[in-house]
Amino acid sequence: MSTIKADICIIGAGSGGLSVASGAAQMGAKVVLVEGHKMGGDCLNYGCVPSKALLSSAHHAHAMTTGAPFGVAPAVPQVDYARAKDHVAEVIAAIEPHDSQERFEGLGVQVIRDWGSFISPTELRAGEHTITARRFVIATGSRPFVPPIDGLESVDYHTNETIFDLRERPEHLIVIGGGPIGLEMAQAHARLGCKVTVIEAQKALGKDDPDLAAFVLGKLRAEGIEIREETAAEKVTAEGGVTVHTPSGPVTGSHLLVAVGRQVNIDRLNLNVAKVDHDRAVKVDATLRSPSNRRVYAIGDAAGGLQFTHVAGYHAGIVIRSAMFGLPAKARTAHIPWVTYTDPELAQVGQTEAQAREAHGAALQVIRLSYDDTDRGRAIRAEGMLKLMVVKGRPVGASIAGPQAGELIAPWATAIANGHKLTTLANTVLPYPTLQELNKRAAGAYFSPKLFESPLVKRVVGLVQRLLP
Ligand SMILES: Cc1cc2nc3c(=O)[nH]c(=O)nc-3n(C[C@H](O)[C@H](O)[C@H](O)COP(=O)(O)OP(=O)(O)OC[C@H]3O[C@@H](n4cnc5c(N)ncnc54)[C@H](O)[C@@H]3O)c2cc1C
Ligand SMILES: NC(=O)c1ccc[n+]([C@@H]2O[C@H](COP(=O)([O-])OP(=O)(O)OC[C@H]3O[C@@H](n4cnc5c(N)ncnc54)[C@H](O)[C@@H]3O)[C@@H](O)[C@H]2O)c1
Repeated sequence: MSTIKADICIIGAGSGGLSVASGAAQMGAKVVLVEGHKMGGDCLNYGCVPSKALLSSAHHAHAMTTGAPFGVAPAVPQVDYARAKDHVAEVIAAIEPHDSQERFEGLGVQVIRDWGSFISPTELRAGEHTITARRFVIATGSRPFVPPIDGLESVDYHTNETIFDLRERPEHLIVIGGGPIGLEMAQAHARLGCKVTVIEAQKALGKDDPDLAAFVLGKLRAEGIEIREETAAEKVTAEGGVTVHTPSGPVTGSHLLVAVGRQVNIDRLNLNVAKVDHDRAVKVDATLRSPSNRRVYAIGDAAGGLQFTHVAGYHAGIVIRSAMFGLPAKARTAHIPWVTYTDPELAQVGQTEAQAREAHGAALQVIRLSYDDTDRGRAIRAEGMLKLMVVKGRPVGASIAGPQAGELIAPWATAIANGHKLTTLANTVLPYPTLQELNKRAAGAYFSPKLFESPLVKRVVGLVQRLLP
């Protein structure tokens, strides 16, 4: 049994924990990082990285079928599902060294590969070690929530923790849950040659703008994915492979993926002994500290808010400022973007139209544009749309559905995070022809009526023209 004294002890080596560890160690703090499973956490091993890698295989397969309008004869893709999974594994392996124990030890971090559990408000036990630290950071992430659906435990089902290891291509994949995990995996599998049925209890992509979500769902359905909404999975049986019973009738398939949300990893932590208040997640204030034990922070999925890798990274920055420099730093959510990487992609930052209407009433102006309002959009036959929510010359929200929506949302994320006015974008010169012109056009569309439909402007121009030599 060894006792370790540290400035900061981080529990969980995923997106959030690794960012705190590397920042704090490089600033000279004594850092202990405790990880019970794989370095890199969910994002690298079971989440963002494998899902985007599999989607890229699916993209290649799909592109072979869509060339006709461009004068390229469609071909039937010969998909090797196991090879696509090799691609996923290769991408993970390529990123792994960046998140590895060796790299973090090289940065001066003491890495302990065991599960951490508090034994007092100031001490954590991990294997043979007892760690006392000035500050603890709970960065333990989340795991798939498995709902209590009758019969589910009696069949083989997949979650995001097992689906990327599956080598045989499912003939018919049933997905329970029409959120980002369910729909990204549904489209990846459909494009790799599987029949896919999605069962969603409420509205699929229900956290996004309903108009844009409907557009994306329409595209997924047009590719042959059956998406049943407002019909919950009530019972699962092994009939004919796997059968999911819903109020809209049973669906029988060969494989089942459960993607109905996440459960925060706090059960092993012994939070009561640490006097850290919690419900389904660790309770934190805006500074990400536990009000009941000020020594303890929680970040990323464990903090119970938005569950994204970039949020975990953002939280890490707040903790570094607070724990390393003693500076006041508060986490906000209003400027956090997110993207669902289906094709078309669906991106959001700030308020949706409905949220902005409720918050700003008549002061809200909504600008709607279509991708084919840009020459590049026309050239690539892009279909998609942007909604920009503006109040008194400042963007308060942007929603984009279409190709590269995840890239196109970036200027709005910058503007909303920094309180920029629309003039910032309107004054920017963008290369022609790019899809980014969609954003600039949206800014232009806000100013056009003020410039081109204003009697005052017309009178001033008339006067100046008479006076000019
Ligand atoms: C399929 C899927 C796709 C996703 N795609 C995206 C995406 O495209 N973009 C995006 O932004 N987000 C995406 N996410 C969400 C993203 O993966 C998470 O929000 C992110 O990983 C959270 O980071 P974290 O640091 O909070 O936790 P994690 O990365 O999950 O890390 C937590 C770590 O803590 C360890 N741990 C847990 N308990 C203990 C303990 N008691 N002791 C020691 N170690 C412990 C775990 O083993 C794990 O390694 C996706 C998620 C999934 C499931
Ligand atoms: N691109 C990305 O950034 C990305 C991708 C994947 C996951 N994530 C993160 O992971 C989180 C979890 O994703 P998720 O898709 O599992 O969760 P989610 O909560 O976003 O969606 C789950 C869906 O399952 C439905 N559902 C629940 N019980 C059901 C039942 N019995 N039958 C049918 N449907 C049911 C819910 O109504 C909901 O729409 C996301 O919220 C996001 O934060 C992000």
